Amino acid sequence: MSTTSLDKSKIRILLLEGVHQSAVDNFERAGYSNIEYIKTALPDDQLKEKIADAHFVGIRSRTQLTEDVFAAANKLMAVGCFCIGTNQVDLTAALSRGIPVFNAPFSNTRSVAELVLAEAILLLRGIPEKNAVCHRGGWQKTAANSFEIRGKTLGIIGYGNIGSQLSVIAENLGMKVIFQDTVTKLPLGNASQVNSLDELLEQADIVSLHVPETPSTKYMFGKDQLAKMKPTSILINASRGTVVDIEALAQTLSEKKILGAAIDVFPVEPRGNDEEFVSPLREFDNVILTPHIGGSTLEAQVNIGGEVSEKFIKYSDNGSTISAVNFPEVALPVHDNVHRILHIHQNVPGVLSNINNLFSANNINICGQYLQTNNKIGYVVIDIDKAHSELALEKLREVEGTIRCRVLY
Ligand SMILES: NC(=O)c1ccc[n+]([C@@H]2O[C@H](COP(=O)([O-])OP(=O)(O)OC[C@H]3O[C@@H](n4cnc5c(N)ncnc54)[C@H](O)[C@@H]3O)[C@@H](O)[C@H]2O)c1
Ligand SMILES: O=C(O)[C@H](O)COP(=O)(O)O
Repeated sequence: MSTTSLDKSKIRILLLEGVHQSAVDNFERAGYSNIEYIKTALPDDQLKEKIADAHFVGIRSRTQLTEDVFAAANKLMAVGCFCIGTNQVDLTAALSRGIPVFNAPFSNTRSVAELVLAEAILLLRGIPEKNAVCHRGGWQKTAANSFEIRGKTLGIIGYGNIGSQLSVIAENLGMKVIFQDTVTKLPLGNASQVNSLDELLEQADIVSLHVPETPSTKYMFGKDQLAKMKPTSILINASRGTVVDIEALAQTLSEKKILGAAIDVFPVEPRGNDEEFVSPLREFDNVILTPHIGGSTLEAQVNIGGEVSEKFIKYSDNGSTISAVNFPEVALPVHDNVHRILHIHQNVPGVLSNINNLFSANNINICGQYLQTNNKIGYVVIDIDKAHSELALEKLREVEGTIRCRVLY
């Protein structure tokens, strides 16, 4: 194995929440052996203790990486969300410390779309209640409130990667698709965008939420929206637990104002499989409750493990930040025969000219330079002759505005 700037066995990788083994395999193949693998999320105090000497942390949707946690993460170089959502990470806190955050924006979208369709079919047939009745020894053979999904209207809220994929599959099953999104989106197939949420709720037989957790989506679906749904309609939420007001949904269900619901995500979720799941929805047979498994298929998890570990390996070995969600994106060529310096700095006037002046004053020739900035930070990557990297690193660390700086070879 070739010599590298930081011995790979010293790069500590902390993987939480049982990310797929494909990630571990990938890291090991790339020469990273210092891996701690934990199956659950950790309580805050243990998380801070573990993250204190980690260079990379891999999480899923349950682990909250707050400002406080980042403050304890002295050595952290990058974060990998082995999922789509990144709302559990304080992206600004990460950015201000020069820490890129990666995720897997596509790998589990199909799994979510399939689950939602399956739930729609089961709920429109009243299967969850009929199943519960049979399990208790009853027999409820009736066609009352039992419908085909063919010809029904699916109302999708949030027409992104999941919403649009769901739209295509639903049309193939003979459904009519309408959607609402804050952004004007190109409808796929025969789907059409409506102008408001109210318009969607008036028409939809199935309402399915596919928005990210943001300030604008927090509790966006409450008493008022539930009241506007058709009495024969159902609600599906496989987005984030804070999007739907669960108490209001429980009230609506107890008043039998909608036919049923399928909920995969909750405002508070157990940390692991040993903790009790507590929810006012447990009492309703016409609600499908699933333990946040929308993206939990083997196919999706294998792909996510590979995708996110690959992004970290590229960043660690080569400096590339392509597809980081909070960080200037730089795609870099291989750096054979040169040493590569990564310099992350506050985006204030003068940093770049200070860097270039410094190189010129010290007679250090630049073989390649790549720069990308956002409104907060700048990321400059400089390839230089091997003989000069130690001096360059020392000088660059003194440049005002430097957040972090390291060399790769
Ligand atoms: N249950 C699970 O296991 C699971 C799996 C994957 C993703 N998710 C969740 O699903 C979310 C959506 O995933 P995606 O890949 O489709 O994301 P995406 O970013 O591709 O799409 C989100 C869409 O929502 C729209 N949007 C944002 N705010 C809105 C608002 N207030 N009203 C209407 N539309 C709004 C956006 O414009 C975008 O089109 C993720 O952020 C994640 O939280 C859950
Ligand atoms: O954001 C996501 O991709 C989903 O919520 C899945 O999260 P998970 O990895 O915790 O199952």
